[in-house]
Amino acid sequence: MAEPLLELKDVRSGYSDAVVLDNVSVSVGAGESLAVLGRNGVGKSTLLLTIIGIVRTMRGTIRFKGQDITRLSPDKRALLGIGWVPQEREIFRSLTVEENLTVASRPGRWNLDAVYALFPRLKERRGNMGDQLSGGEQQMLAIARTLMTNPSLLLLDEPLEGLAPIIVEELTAAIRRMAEDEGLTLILVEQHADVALRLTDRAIILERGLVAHAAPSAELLSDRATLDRNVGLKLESA
Ligand SMILES: Nc1ncnc2c1ncn2[C@@H]1O[C@H](COP(=O)(O)OP(=O)(O)OP(=O)(O)O)[C@@H](O)[C@H]1O
Repeated sequence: MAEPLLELKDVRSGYSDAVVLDNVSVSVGAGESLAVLGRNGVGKSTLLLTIIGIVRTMRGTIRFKGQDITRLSPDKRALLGIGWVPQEREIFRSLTVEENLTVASRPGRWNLDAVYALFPRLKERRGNMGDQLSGGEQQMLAIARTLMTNPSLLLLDEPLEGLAPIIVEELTAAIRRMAEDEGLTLILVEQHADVALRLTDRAIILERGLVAHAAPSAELLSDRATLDRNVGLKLESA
């Protein structure tokens, strides 16, 4: 079997002396999408921060494209093809939309035309400054800017959080196009379990720093007992 694109083996990570994740083993194959679910504060963002290298791995290994990246800096991991869209979005507020998109772009499938086709709203706002955008537009810009670096793996941290329903729909459609039509490999951290499970191939549920459950997303979507046990997962009515 081909080696997965990303593989975490028995990873322990956290902040200073506080261990947040322990014994976490996860792999993601090229073209796969993985949802990371779990209650508030369980370590979902920490998992993404560990993969991009901002949070230190204390034990275990992380391999990406066959290479051990456990000790590589976040910059080096980004250059290897890991794209991270932080929960805080962190767009450049004093640059225009188009400047935000081109400032760190790298050649590949995702160029201005391609991201504007995915997010037509950004094309309309191409001359607007970052601080003139709504929260939803900022989220689109944060995703589009990372796509412009042409990553092999995209890490999305709660991209739908706090957004109006109409924007959630637009973003959900865009994420679906990235995953299903473009075959982009992605890891989606999301509080809205139903939405995340409909967008992805596989899912893990984190609990007390461990992977408590792993299943195909379609299977977990109909497994209300397991989802209900994870109190705090946001569920629409079944
Ligand atoms: N910079 C930090 N320093 C110390 N502890 C932190 C830091 N960031 C997060 N933590 C702690 O790590 C644990 C996991 O946090 P994390 O943000 O990864 O959880 P989460 O599952 O993403 O939660 P949420 O859904 O609320 O974003 C929490 O107990 C949190 O308080």
